[in-house]
Amino acid sequence: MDAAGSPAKDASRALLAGFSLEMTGKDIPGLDDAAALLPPGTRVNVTFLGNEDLEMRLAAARAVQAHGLVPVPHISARRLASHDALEEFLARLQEAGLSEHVFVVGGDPATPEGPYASSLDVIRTGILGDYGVREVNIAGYPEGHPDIPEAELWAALEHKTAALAEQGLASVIITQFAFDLDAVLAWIAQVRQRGIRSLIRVGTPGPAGIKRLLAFASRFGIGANAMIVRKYGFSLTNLMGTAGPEKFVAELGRRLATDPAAGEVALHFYTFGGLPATAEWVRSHGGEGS
Ligand SMILES: NC(=O)C1=CN([C@@H]2O[C@H](COP(=O)(O)OP(=O)(O)OC[C@H]3O[C@@H](n4cnc5c(N)ncnc54)[C@H](O)[C@@H]3O)[C@@H](O)[C@H]2O)C=CC1
Ligand SMILES: Nc1nc(=O)c2c([nH]1)NC[C@@H]1CN(c3ccc(C(=O)N[C@@H](CCC(=O)O)C(=O)O)cc3)CN21
Repeated sequence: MDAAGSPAKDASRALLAGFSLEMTGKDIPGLDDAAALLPPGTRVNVTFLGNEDLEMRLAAARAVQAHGLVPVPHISARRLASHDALEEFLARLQEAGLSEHVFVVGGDPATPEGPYASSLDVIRTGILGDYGVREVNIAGYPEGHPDIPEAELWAALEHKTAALAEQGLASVIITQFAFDLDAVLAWIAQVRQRGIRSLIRVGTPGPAGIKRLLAFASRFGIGANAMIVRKYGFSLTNLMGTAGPEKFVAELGRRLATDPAAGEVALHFYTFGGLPATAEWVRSHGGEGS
């Protein structure tokens, strides 16, 4: 590990300022345990999984707010059964003061459950601002997506950022997690070349069991070959171990420090190993929250 005050540690520290992280609707106990470790105002995304319902999602967002943190509720376009379901969720968020920031994503179902096939469809309803939304977070894919062609992903990113700007809404890009830093940096460069200047939050797994990380990587179509994961800091022959993002974050910080064209970049932690473990990891590596 790098000594305190070393260039690597300083680069991690700079990158960790303004980090955000993610919880599932079920993870209120984990949030309660982690909250004291998180800087006030830290953004906490609340997932929109198929095995959660409206009340669970709202309860989690309220719990985030009650801890002095900022909820970023997810809205999954393909999981919305109707236009009413979208309006009901937004209205419930707004009445509880939880609607300022949202993450709008397409959703994993191969067939939409209602009228929205993509996050752009939800954005194009034009109603987000009516419910107090000020900032819309959208997804980015440094390694592509297993079911969506590359050109379609780029077109979607451009159309979404343009539509949000037209509506006077801020946009932030949160990337799918990745172990391959070169892919992440090359993708950031492409985003900027396309003239998109939004803050990019690089999706980063919190410390977690290697088996668990690999299972999630395989489920979401994320590259994890032997060379990439060795560089990241774990070995495929020791699946019982735990892997943290220390090398990934330090190296990303170092490379961004000499790359002004990358623009504004922060980190977003996927807490596969639990919210408290991620909060402790960030704290011990110098994070200051968003
Ligand atoms: N990055 C993340 O943290 C998360 C990603 N996802 C998944 O990533 C995928 C894309 O979401 P966005 O980036 O918001 O794309 P998007 O909603 O902007 O859509 C981009 C293009 O891909 C198509 N598309 C969307 N979802 C699809 C799917 N499941 N299968 C096939 N085509 C699809 C759309 O029709 C559109 O043409 C979805 O499957 C989404 O559920 C889901 C939850 C979290
Ligand atoms: N394409 C795609 N779909 C997603 O749903 C998704 C991504 N990508 N990228 C990463 C984030 C993180 N995601 C998740 C999803 C589930 C849990 C989770 O803890 N789920 C279970 C436990 C299941 C298990 O242990 O395998 C749960 O209790 O719901 C965590 C993060 C969802 N996300």
